[in-house]
Amino acid sequence: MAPIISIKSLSKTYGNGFKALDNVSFDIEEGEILALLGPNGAGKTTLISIICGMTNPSGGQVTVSGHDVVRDFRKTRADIGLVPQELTTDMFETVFNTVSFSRGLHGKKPDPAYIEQILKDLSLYEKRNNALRELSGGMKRRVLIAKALSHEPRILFLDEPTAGVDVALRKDMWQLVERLRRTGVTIILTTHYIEEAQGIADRVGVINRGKLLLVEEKSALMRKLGRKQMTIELLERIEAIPASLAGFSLSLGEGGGQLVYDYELGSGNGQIAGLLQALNAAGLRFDDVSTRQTSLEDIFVSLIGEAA
Ligand SMILES: Nc1ncnc2c1ncn2[C@@H]1O[C@H](COP(=O)(O)OP(=O)(O)OP(=O)(O)O)[C@@H](O)[C@H]1O
Repeated sequence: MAPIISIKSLSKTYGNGFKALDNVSFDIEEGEILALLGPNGAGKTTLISIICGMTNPSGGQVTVSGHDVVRDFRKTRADIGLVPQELTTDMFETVFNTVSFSRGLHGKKPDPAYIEQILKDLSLYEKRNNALRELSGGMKRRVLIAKALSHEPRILFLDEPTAGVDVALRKDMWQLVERLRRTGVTIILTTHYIEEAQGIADRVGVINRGKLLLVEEKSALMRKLGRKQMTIELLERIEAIPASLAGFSLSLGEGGGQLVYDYELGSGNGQIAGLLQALNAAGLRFDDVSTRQTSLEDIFVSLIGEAA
């Protein structure tokens, strides 16, 4: 199937000469959830702005459903819902009218029943006749999402949707994303809460200093770069790792009170059983063993560190 979004050799140099994107290429498949990760200033918002037709690229091309985002702006924009980081709307307008108006802006016929359904989905229905200025910060965030969904887009961009919102709203947000995924909407999100991306994304893209470091299936990425670590609490401290254990990737921790064993995910029980036997044979006694798996966050931090 042709990708819903295709990004080819995309570059952006701002008027002041700053290169925010440098030769970025990748495709986004219909119906997937892609998490775009990157430190502050990496170029994520710039990339989203170009795809949404709000910023012109300096080089390269982006197509949405085969249409060029610059030449066929109206067509491509109609397919896209964008949830920006901040609300910039008339604060005296009501929730219902604001969301209905957004739908009209995209040239769609009014559909009050659809708008009511979105407001119900986002727990905003009770507030539909309130002016925006009467809403809490979290509710304003929900209005942003309702606006972005008002014209039934096939693609939804969520730029930092959960920054500064409470736990309940974050949960609601991810439930909504799940529901939208089931209806076939393609979702691209940026977030600094990497554990959330780990939970929800099908693929992960990492951007740093305008360059795409990788874009990969989350599970493949975890398999490839994810590692496990087993910590063995020794009953007696040791000064050095016995020579008989040289075949295992071990290091000493806690001043010789711990042995830390690094191993690859999926390397099986055989290795661990072997290590425990070797510990016995070496006369090392232990009273506890714990394991820890590298998270997407660990992988992200090491990728960004390497690229620095
Ligand atoms: N209009 C502009 N003119 C000049 N430089 C800009 C402009 N907009 C963004 N930049 C610069 O481009 C770089 C990328 O910014 P961008 O907003 O795309 O980053 P980001 O990855 O979305 O960051 P954050 O996570 O902080 O939102 C930054 O260094 C920023 O200062």
